[in-house]
Amino acid sequence: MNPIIVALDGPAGSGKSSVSKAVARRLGFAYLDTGAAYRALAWHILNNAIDASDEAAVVDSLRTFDYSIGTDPDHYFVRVGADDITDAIREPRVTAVVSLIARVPAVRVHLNNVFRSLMQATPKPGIIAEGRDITTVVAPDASVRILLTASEEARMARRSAELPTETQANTASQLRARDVADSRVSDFMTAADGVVTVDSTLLAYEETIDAVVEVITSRTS
Ligand SMILES: Nc1ncnc2c1ncn2[C@@H]1O[C@H](COP(=O)(O)OP(=O)(O)OP(=O)(O)O)[C@@H](O)[C@H]1O
Ligand SMILES: Nc1ccn([C@@H]2O[C@H](COP(=O)(O)O)[C@@H](O)[C@H]2O)c(=O)n1
Repeated sequence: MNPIIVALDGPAGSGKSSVSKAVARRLGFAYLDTGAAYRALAWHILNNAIDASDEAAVVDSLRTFDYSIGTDPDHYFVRVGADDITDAIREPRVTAVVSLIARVPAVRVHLNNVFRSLMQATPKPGIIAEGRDITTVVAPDASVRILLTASEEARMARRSAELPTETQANTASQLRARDVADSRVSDFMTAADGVVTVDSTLLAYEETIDAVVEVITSRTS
């Protein structure tokens, strides 16, 4: 049987990864972090001293990009070849260049095919895939499509709490700059037709999980 596909998009720091992972655990679903693939490619490019602003070189780097990801929410990992880069892809040097490579159309086409294969291959009854263009480009026919939002202020406060060694101003300007760059490629600030918005600005973390689970169960049972 085809798995239930749940597509979830949103801006940086809206809670996409943490909420999707927790929702997948609750429902016995798989979890696909699509941003991890863009981050892994950015890591691969840095690791091979390729200029991230050189589009042709970035596209060429896909030939040697041996990517794998764990979609079990309890066994999450990100690898390129034999290198486990689960933590390395969160480093600021990777975050700083990821939007540059994510704007390259051939990269998006390549990774979207990877995402669709991973979604179809899940051994679980469903998979929740999160990113920026899952509801609109990667899986516009998903059974459930959700836009997870939060005010810029709330997102910045949450991200700052995760990065206590960075100044709040730095964290805020990086988050804002990434949203500006990414929104030139995909519209993840407004819900497309048929996409349900969950605004977590005034919700506690567990309440956000409950709200997303409720949207999914009400549309799939
Ligand atoms: N009500 C809430 N809803 C969602 N996340 C919350 C909430 N309150 C706090 N958080 C925290 O916000 C932080 C940001 O979440 P997360 O990293 O999942 O966001 P993201 O959208 O995947 O970000 P990015 O796109 O930058 O990777 C996490 O530490 C999460 O626990
Ligand atoms: N569907 C997606 C997912 C991600 N990106 C790009 O990857 C970056 C990292 O994503 P995170 O979710 O881990 O923050 C993001 O800033 C985008 O540049 C994308 O383009 N499409």
